Amino acid sequence: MSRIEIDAGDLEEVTLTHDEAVLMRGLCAEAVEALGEADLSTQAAMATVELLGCRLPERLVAALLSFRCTGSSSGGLLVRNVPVDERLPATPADGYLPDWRTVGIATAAQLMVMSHLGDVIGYADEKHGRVVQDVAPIAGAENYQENSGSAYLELHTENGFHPHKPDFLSLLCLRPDHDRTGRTLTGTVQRVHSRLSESCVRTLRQPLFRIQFSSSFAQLGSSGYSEPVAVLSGPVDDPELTADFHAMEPMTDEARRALDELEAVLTPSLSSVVLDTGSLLVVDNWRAVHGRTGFTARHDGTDRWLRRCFVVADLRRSRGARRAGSRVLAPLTTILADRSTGPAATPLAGVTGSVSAR
Ligand SMILES: O=C(O)CCC(=O)C(=O)O
Ligand SMILES: [Fe+2]
Repeated sequence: MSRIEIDAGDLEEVTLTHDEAVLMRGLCAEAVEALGEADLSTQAAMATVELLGCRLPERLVAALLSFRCTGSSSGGLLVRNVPVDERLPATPADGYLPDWRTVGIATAAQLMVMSHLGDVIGYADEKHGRVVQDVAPIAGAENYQENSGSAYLELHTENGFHPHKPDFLSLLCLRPDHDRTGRTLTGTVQRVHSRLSESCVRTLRQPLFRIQFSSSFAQLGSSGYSEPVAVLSGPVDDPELTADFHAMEPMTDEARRALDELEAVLTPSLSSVVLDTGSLLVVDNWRAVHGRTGFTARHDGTDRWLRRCFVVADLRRSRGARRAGSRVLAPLTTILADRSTGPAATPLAGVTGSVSAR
C-alpha cells in the first residue's frame, strides 16, 4: 500500500555483535535443553527461561531496561542479529507451528528478551493461548484486518479492548516477505502532540470511543465492544495512547473528527522497518500504535513469518484471570462475567483456540 510513504524517524535500535549473538545462542540452546517437553505457557517454564535470560549480554539488557522505563520516540526498539534456528521449517500455512521446538532457539531468544520487559502472557482466546504465536499470511485471509492478512494492516493498540492488554509486544522475524514491502510501522503521540489541535486533544482525552473485540475474543453473549475509553491519557507531553483505526468506534461526531485528525497527523510521522531474519521489534503498547504495510504472499512455505510475544508489567494483576501456575488468561467473556458478578464464581475455562489476531 502506497499510503505510508514518509519515514519520519528511525526506530531506536541495538545490533548484537558477533560475540554477543554467540553468547545468546548458547543460552538459548541451554534453555531448549532445560525445557525439554515442557509446556511453555506455565510459570515453571518461564522461570527456566527467565533465569537463563539474566545472563543475556549486558548491552542488550541495558537497552531493554532503558526502553522499559523511559520508552523511545518511535515507541519501538529494534534488536538486530538475534539468534534464530539455522534450519527453519516451512512458514506455517495455517498460522500454527505444530511444535515450538522446531524453532527452539528463536523461541527461547524471544522469551528471554521479553522477560526483561515484564511477565510473558498468552490469551486463551487467541492462537490456542500460545505464549509465542506465529504471524504468517493465510490463503483466503488476504484482506482481513488481522495478522493473518497481507493487505495494509491499520494502526492499532494490541488488544486495546482487553482489561489485561499487553504492556509490550514483540515481533521476531524468521522470514521477510519476498518483495520486502511488508513494513512494520510504529507511531507515538509524543512525536506529534504539538501538531494536534487543542480541541482534538481535549476530545481524545474523553471516554468517547469504544473498541470492537477482535473476532477471536467476541463470543456469543458478549457485547463485542469495550467500555468507552479515552484515546489519550497521562502526561501532556508524553501521553499514553489507545487507538485502533479499524476497530475503534467514535461515539459522537466530534470524537470522529478528533480520531480522523489524529490519524492524519500520526501517519506521516511513523517509523517503519522491513524486519529481517533475526530482527526483533519490541513495541510499547501504551505509548505506541503499530501496523504493517501490505505485501504479496506466495503460499509456498517461504512466506513472511514473524513470531509474536506479549508481556504485562505486573502478572499479579491478572491473578484472578489465570489458573494457578499458568500464564494464559481466561477467555475474555469469562473475565468480563467475573467482573460483573464478583470474583471467579465459575472455574476458569480452559484454553480455547481461534485463528484471528491483530
Ligand atoms: O505483521 C506485522 O508486521 C505486524 C502484525 C501485528 O500487528 C501483530 O501481529 O500484532
Ligand atoms: Fe498487532
